[in-house]
Amino acid sequence: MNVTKNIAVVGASGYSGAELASLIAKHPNFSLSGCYVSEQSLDKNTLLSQLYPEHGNLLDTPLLPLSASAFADIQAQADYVCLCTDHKVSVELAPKFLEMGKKVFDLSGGYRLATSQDYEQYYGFSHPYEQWLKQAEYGLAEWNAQAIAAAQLIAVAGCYPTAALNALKPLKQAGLIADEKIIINAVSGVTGAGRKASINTHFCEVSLAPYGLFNHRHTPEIKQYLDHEVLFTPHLGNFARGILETIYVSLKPQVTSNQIEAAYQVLADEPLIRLKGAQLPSIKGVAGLPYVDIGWQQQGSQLIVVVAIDNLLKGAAGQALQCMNLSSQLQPELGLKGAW
Ligand SMILES: NC(=O)C1=CN([C@@H]2O[C@H](COP(=O)(O)OP(=O)(O)OC[C@H]3O[C@@H](n4cnc5c(N)ncnc54)[C@H](OP(=O)(O)O)[C@@H]3O)[C@@H](O)[C@H]2O)C=CC1
Ligand SMILES: CC(=O)N[C@@H](CCC(=O)OP(=O)(O)O)C(=O)O
Repeated sequence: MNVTKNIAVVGASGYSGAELASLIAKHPNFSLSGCYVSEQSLDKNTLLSQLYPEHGNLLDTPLLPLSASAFADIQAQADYVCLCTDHKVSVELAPKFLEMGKKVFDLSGGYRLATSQDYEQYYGFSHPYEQWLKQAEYGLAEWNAQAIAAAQLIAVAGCYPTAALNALKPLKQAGLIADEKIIINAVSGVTGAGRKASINTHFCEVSLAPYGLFNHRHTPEIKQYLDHEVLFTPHLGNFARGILETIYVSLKPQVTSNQIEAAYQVLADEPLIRLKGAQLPSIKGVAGLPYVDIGWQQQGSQLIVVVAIDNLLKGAAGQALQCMNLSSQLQPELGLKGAW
């Protein structure tokens, strides 16, 4: 199909924004209408290729300040707007582009949870745009493709939830999980914390440590889209990119290995999911790649599932591109699989 979509990337100097800009620049049906940063940005008017020379000339495009004239340009030129910005910034920007009639793909958590109350509890602010919150569709590509294709606002799934939900939804859907809380221990590389300097995420300071015990904002996101209680503990590890989650699931009595294998078949034909069975995934197996790798081993009623993704690809830009493909009636993996 001969589709061409022009796409504005806001927050293009950040880790997920630059990754997304490079995917769009390489995509056969998409092109970059403009790359934007804040009006005060130290990087404004710099070429994106100067910040990310690894992409070579592909990103020889200036980082434009998001000024009034930039809004006018986006209104005139863009079909889709991708927000690769902090959730507070996205919450305010999304309605502006939605009111222009644009499709908005928000990579932040600003529109993922169901109610304003959830935002008060986990994000520390009351959500000002409940009407858009209600209309947002969750951008977990393998599980919500039809709704994503039809939606104007897509809340691209969070990085840790993307891994956890792909690992757990097959088991939940097959009715194999006992009532106990599922325990999710996750480790992320440092790019997960974004490009902005901070002592806690300074590469030389990071070793391996947990954070966000009991109250990380991905706890309600996983719970909401899995419909099961979880105890989620993220850790920051001393590597650049990738997420690995080790997930402890109590199974209902008498669940067999064949039932588990059969439950995962729901994902068997998905081009960006790799089912590994007893062979356990690793960061090395997914870093820089668009896949979700899922492996598992069982002992009686205890199942341990291990899942790995690249946080910037399947956990952010890759999945955003998948959602844009779905919106454009293109193959969901176009521009992702075989790009490496
Ligand atoms: N990193 C990851 O692995 C993942 C990130 N996400 C989410 O994606 C979003 C972006 O994350 P990440 O790429 O890590 O973030 P970064 O901190 O690396 O980048 C943020 C970008 O937003 C720009 N920006 C900040 N304020 C504004 C503004 N008011 N208007 C326009 N642009 C602005 C920044 O540029 P400047 O400040 O110079 O203007 C920068 O380009 C976040 O919501 C994050 O939670 C989701 C999944 C995974
Ligand atoms: C290592 C690290 O700090 N990770 C980030 C999560 C990544 C992210 O950007 O979160 P969203 O997917 O919700 O946007 C954090 O824990 O806040």
